[in-house]
Amino acid sequence: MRRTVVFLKVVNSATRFHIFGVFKHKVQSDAVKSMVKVHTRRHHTARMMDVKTTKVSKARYYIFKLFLCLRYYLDLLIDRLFGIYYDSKREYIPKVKNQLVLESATALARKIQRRELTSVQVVEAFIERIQQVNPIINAIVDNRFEDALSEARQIDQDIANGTIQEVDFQDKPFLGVPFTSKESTAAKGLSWTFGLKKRQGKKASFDAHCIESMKKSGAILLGVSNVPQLNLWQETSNPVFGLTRNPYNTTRNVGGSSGGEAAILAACGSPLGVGTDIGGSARIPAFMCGVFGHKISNSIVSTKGLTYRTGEEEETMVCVGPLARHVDDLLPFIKLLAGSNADRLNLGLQVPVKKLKVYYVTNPKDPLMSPFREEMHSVLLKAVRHLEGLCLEKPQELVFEQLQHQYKLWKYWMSLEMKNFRKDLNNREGDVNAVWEIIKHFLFGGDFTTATVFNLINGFLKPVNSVWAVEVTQSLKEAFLTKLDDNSVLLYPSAPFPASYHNAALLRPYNFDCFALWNTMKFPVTQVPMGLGKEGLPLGVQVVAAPDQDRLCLAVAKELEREFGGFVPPVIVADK
Ligand SMILES: CCCCCCCC/C=C\CCCCCCCC(N)=O
Repeated sequence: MRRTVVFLKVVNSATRFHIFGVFKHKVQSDAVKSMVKVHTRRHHTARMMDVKTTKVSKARYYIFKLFLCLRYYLDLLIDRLFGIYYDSKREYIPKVKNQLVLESATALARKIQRRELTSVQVVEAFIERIQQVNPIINAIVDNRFEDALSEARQIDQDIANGTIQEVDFQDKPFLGVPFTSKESTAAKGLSWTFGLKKRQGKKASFDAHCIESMKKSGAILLGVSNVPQLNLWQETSNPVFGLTRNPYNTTRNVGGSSGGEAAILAACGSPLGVGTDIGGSARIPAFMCGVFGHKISNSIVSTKGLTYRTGEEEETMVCVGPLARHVDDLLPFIKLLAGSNADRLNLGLQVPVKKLKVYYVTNPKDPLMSPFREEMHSVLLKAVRHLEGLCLEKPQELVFEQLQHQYKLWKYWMSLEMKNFRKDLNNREGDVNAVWEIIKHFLFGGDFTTATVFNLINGFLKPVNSVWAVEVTQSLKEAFLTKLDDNSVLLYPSAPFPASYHNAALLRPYNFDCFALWNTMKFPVTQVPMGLGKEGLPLGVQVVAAPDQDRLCLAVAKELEREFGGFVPPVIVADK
């Protein structure tokens, strides 16, 4: 048959590292060549590189196809069953009354500067919107509305009497504009529990570095938003504050861990959200709630005050992840958060999108993930086709064998970050007893969510071989970096399907793998909303660039926003 299927086995004798895969013949030869090249160049000790290609039987190929097909129908069945429970519980958020809350933060700042609006008017509009939607979506869990209003009054007064002048707006792009942040990020005087019962009632006594930067620039903090326990899940729910609901459909997941942020932005209760991202935490919720989310290049913004982090930790995958409804807000937002490190990002350089080289991956062929649904696949191709029409060079598809290991690679690097996990769950007052907590959870419930218990169970599963993980991470990074430079981007899928019903992620825990990969690689990424799918839920793609080339992600995000409409306010049917 023309589309010959081959079974590929690459054995690196030094590490006994085996990769198996099923490919179409055309793809296979390139994949083998690139892997062998990378490995022989990097690891001189691995002199014996044995590459075999063997024809697999048709039976093997069809068994693999059958497996994918069964998973596809299993996913549909899960959705059908969850739907029976949740569909009747759907609620609707009210219509936007004050159109001001739909504007970008940049536009609002400009209007405040030109005295077309006062900061008080803007802050009041967002407070009113939060009060309308929060009882339904449960996104904001603690607020400082009174303080926010008095800060706004002060700014208005300073503008009126000339204490704040035009020049001040140059360095302070969001002067007088409100923003929100995650509850797990320290904001002085506001709740700081990370969803842990043990910390219930605890308030932060200082501002995280990123909050300090925002406040210094004259942006006004309205409140903090809900997170999963210790930020470690792809849905936002915890026993302290409960479950956050998606404004597009309240029976659906908002993602995690910056789920409260994405939800309140999508519901138009805040123009800017300070998220964080260690495995997709800014981008998963941005995708599910149809807003922009950006994972900044690593070690640009201090991690001080993000959960227990002091900012002194060496080597971490955690990044601050700004969220916004309009791309134009992201660049000044990143610049502001980056502070003196902003120079590294060359954000001022113009990016002629036409001249960019575009790469794309249609399917990482990760066996742990659900099969991609048609609408997700076609939205990626729509973006590719659009750039094909615009750019001088034709976009090129990439196939890297190592992508099937997205989760394992992330799990390895994550295990280095989670060394204190049991202590962290106990507010760093000694370890929790993992076995007892797991038993207790399933017998009588307890202080932890099922997601947290899954993370505890995960700790007992076989660890990932470190030599293997370091080697494959390195080879994959190099493979990407042979393509990505200061003039190229990669379009990458976000997830197999849009936001699922609440709790369904427990049955499909690895569907966040396409986000986590970029934490492992430490590349910057923008999650771009691409309209609504057939169930009225946001679709999207990720735009990836080489380290410190964040501006390329933003330029392509801007182009996609222009062409496909970007953020679409939730379909408001409250008055139906
Ligand atoms: C029956 C128990 C099976 C346990 C399987 C557990 C699988 C856990 C997989 C992924 C867990 C973490 C997901 C975290 C997403 C976090 C996003 C972020 N904070 O950036």
